[in-house]
Amino acid sequence: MEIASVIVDVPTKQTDRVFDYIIPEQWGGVIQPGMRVIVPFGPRNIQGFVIGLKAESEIKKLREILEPMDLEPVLNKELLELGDWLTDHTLCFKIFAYQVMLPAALKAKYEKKVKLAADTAVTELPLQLQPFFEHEDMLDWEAALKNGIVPLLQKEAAKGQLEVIYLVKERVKKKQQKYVKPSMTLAELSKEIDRIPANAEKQRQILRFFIENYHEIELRKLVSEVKTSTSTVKALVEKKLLTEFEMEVYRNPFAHRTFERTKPLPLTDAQQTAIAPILDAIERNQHEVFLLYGVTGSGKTEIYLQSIQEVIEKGQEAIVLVPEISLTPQMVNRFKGRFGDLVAVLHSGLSAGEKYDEWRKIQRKEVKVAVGARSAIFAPFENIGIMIIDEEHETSYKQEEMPRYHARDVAIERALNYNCPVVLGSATPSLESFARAQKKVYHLLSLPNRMNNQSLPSVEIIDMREELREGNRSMFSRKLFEMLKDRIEKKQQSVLFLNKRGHSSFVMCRDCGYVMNCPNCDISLTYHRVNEHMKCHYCGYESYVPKHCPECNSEYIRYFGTGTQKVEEELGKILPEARVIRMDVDTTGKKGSHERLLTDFKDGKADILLGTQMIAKGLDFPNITLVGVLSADTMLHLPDFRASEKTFQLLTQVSGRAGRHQLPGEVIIQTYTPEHYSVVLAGKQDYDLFYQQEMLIRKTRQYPPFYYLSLITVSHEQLITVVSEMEKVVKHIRSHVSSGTVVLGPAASPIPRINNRYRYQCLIKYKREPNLIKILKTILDQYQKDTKSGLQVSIDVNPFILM
Ligand SMILES: Nc1ncnc2c1ncn2[C@@H]1O[C@H](COP(=O)(O)OP(=O)(O)OP(=O)(O)O)[C@@H](O)[C@H]1O
Ligand SMILES: [Zn+2]
Ligand SMILES: [Zn+2]
Repeated sequence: MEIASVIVDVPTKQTDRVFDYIIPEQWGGVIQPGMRVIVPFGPRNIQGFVIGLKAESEIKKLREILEPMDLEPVLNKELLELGDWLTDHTLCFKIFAYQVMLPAALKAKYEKKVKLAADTAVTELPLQLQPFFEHEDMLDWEAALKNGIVPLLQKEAAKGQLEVIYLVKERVKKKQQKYVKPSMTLAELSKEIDRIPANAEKQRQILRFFIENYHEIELRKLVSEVKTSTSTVKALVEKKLLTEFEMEVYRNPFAHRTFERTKPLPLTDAQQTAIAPILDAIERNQHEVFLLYGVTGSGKTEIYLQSIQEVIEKGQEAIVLVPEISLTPQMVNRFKGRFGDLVAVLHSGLSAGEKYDEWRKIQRKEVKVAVGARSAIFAPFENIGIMIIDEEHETSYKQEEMPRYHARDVAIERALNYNCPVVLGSATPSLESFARAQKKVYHLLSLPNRMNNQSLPSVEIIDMREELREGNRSMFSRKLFEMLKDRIEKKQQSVLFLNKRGHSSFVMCRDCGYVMNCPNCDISLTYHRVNEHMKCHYCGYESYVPKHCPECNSEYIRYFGTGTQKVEEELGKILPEARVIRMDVDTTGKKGSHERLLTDFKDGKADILLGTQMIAKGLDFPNITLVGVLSADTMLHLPDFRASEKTFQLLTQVSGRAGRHQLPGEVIIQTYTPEHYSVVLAGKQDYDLFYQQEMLIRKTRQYPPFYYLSLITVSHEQLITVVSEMEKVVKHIRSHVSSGTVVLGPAASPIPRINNRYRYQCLIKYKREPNLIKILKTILDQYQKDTKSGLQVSIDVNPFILM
């Protein structure tokens, strides 16, 4: 008897284990590990993943698998094992670990069909199957199950004659195109042509076309090539000389675009030196993590491209991650331009159907390179030769829901399995990565200069307190205003950057820049409008908003924040002649609008590009000579120990957009805290000094990379319950961890109530705590099993958002 071990799609503690099912005889040999199946579970029928097969089970009374959901495994062996690793390292349910690896179309209920492959004729199928595909090249999955032909279909799928497709209802219309092909052999066709009446010259021409080009052709194309009409073609179809049929084409989101093919550029000496160890690791199948630390515009992308080239020539595959926000057409073009159809692109702008198509290309090894945001790290390649993470410092590489994984860790784990290098690239590496490079855990590669030794833009820091003192209440300093005007006259372009994160959540004195900080934690207090309170979300410290600034006694102390729309309005008042393109969540909501706005800007249809985070990265336009940062402070005061690091990174990134080509660039950074080291050093574009300063602070404050963090959040509808349970949890942890470990809390979470549930948290800081995962698991087990209490516990090992 064959038994399948199944992980069922019921995300609870009790069901987070393997369940055994008998494989009924009819599915013997069909069901394989990595396939999804339908199994009976209690009174219901549900989905599950087969993770293994065996001959015996300890359980006596087993139920049977009802039916398979796939013709081929959707998860290969490596990914199944990676699922175990994910579960152990992020403390998630197994089912989440597998689901995160698959495109959305495979998760929801979409119409499933078995389809004849594009280059396969019905007659190539076994006789038994032919009737099912005679009238339509697609067969409902339900019908396949009912007719008992799944094993047969599976064999053909393995040969590439059939495939499973998902039709996503409503959202994506399947793309069908009309094709025509000859209904007879070439010889027969040549005979038939003589029987066409002399007055039907057009019909003869079409047949002649097919005699010369004996293959199928899209109807539209035929009509234009032979200069005929569809009705003439139809006449031949009616005479049964030609066959008309419909074919589904891949929903290709890039179909309307042509990519100018690029050739590898001759590398500069610096690039040569940097790429050599990577090529060497590829050559020798050696796992190694490289940190490619290169200033903005230093030619990192060219190094990625040429490393991938090497991998492809070796017959291997590459995964490239870029942050969602910089997954712009410009970035995609660089990969498509070099490797053309060998590239699959995965990002959130695609519809579920498009994403599935891209994923299928990877699974079927039709492409060699997967470029995408975070989840592309699970691309189902099986012969990976390199993994590249661009802008490795970006916090969006960490997923903030189960499984709470970091793409960097997953990349390294997969790369170990494939013995291949990982390249982490950044102009402003995360402190964690740079520290590892200093310790020689990662191999550091540096590109200290821009291409052709162009200078980095010159940066000027403007003290906005001074502006206020001198009577300028506008959000534009006089200097920035002058420079914007100057660029418009010179017909050069400017980028205005408004940092939106942390919007109006902190209190600042507009006279002296003083910000209320927690006396215990060195992070800013968060402002709560409801009760005019400020609070520390690490330790729970609270304070009223002062009426006067404790530093300078000014009464201009208040919460802080502005929106892009307001900036646009003000621009309209002070610089009515400026043509402005605004880019934020409101103007880029529609599909393709992001691209259109950027193209307009590139084509010189505007003088100023005004935007949020989404314009900080990737832009490489020659005519940008001025970058203005409206307020550098907003992010500095987030309740987050990484606030300085994020500020430095962002300011450096934005500044890097100016003067990348011939014209030199200038940057204006407006701030209320001009003396803050992350502003000063971003102005000097001195990462190395920033790193040293920030490391000192992290060390004394016991934060990463000196300490690891884990965050426990408990929520419940009753505040009393949350507090008392959290106290128990904290007590339990304190009694089990070693003496060097710091346990902070309980404290209310930065978002203290979500959906009427109160939230409390506890932050654990530790250097070495080999048993911590076990301790945390015990806590999870205890609370997740007890579903009646209504208490929810979540644990984030290595959190990036401490909310
Ligand atoms: N070897 C080379 N020869 C000539 N031009 C090059 C070479 N390498 C890169 N470039 C060009 O230099 C410019 C900057 O390079 P690239 O965009 O790769 O830098 P980057 O380090 O990835 O920048 P950023 O981190 O700011 O996005 C690009 O226009 C690129 O085409
Ligand atoms: Zn003040
Ligand atoms: Zn505090």
